[in-house]
Amino acid sequence: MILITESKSKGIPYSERLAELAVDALKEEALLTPKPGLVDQESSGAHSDMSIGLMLRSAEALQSTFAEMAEVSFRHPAGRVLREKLAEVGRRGENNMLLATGGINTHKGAIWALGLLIAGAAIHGPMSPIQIIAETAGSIARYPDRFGPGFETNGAKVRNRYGVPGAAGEAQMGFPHVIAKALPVLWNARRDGIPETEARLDALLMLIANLDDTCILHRGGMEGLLLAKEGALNILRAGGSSKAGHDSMRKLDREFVSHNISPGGSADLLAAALFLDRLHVLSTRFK
Ligand SMILES: CC(C)(COP(=O)(O)OP(=O)(O)OC[C@H]1O[C@@H](n2cnc3c(N)ncnc32)[C@H](O[C@H]2O[C@H](COP(=O)(O)OP(=O)(O)OP(=O)(O)O)[C@@H](O)[C@H]2O)[C@@H]1O)[C@@H](O)C(=O)NCCC(=O)NCCS
Ligand SMILES: Nc1ncnc2[nH]cnc12
Repeated sequence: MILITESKSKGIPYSERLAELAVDALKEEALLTPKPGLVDQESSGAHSDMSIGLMLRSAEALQSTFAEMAEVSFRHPAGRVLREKLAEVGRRGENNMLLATGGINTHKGAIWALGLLIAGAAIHGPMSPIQIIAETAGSIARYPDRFGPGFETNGAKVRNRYGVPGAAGEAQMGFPHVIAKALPVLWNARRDGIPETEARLDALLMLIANLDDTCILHRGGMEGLLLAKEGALNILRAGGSSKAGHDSMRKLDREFVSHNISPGGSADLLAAALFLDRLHVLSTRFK
């Protein structure tokens, strides 16, 4: 068992620590306000069946799933067996989520992305560069899942219709939107003295402006996706959420809600970016 030395968590198994960081990332994403089309502390965005309380409960229900994902990754190399073991734990995690939320899909994409990144982090151990973690996560995602769902998911429907990579493709490519879009915006904003909330909102806008989010495509088609990308890009071009202000974010939220747009995939990838950011900060602090 690997133990980490950070004082707050002295003696906590690394699997539990990784799970805690992933749950924290999910909670921080949910609490970040104001987000367009998504559940936050002010509204439920384009989701009539969700609330901030539900999102936080869903995140907490995933602690044991994430810890188990890390545990199996200590025991298996990045390969087909691990891919299938993670999928098995992931499906049980999806059931835990649905039990905690009364059947509402709050975090399916996040279980997928964070699960793979936890696996990469567990395999490489503390202090590993996050780029290597994301690459290993991608290599695991590229193994086929023999026991995949026997039905056509929302993501599969729009992937087939629009030819976009979706959540699976994003992972298989090593999370390019997290590594090359969200994290650089987050880090540059911090370097420029932009407050943390706005730095994170800008990272989210960067994701929305670039990602082919199957959650948006399934709800609003290509028209909805283009509208979402343009809206996010306009705020970034105006200097980001700190310059354009929270009212411009709230205006975008109203526009998203009126078109039933929810950037759920971008929200998941923001949580993935926050998770990797924490690992990065911890690894540089102890070097
Ligand atoms: C491989 C899987 C990810 C399955 O993916 P698939 O492509 O088949 O699609 P979905 O089942 O639809 O789920 C994918 C979710 O991923 C998020 N997402 C969307 N686009 C992207 C993207 N480009 N990059 C990354 N992530 C993306 C998104 O999740 C968020 O939205 C969810 C709500 O979406 P939806 O269900 O469409 O909800 P509504 O619009 O509200 O639907 P209705 O109410 O109208 O029905 C929310 O949960 C966010 O998380 C996509 O939804 C993978 O899940 C899989 O194979 N799992 C099986 C087990 C496994 O391997 N587990 C993990 C092991 S590590
Ligand atoms: N904050 C959020 N609102 C709606 N769907 C989400 N999926 C992941 N995070 C979300």
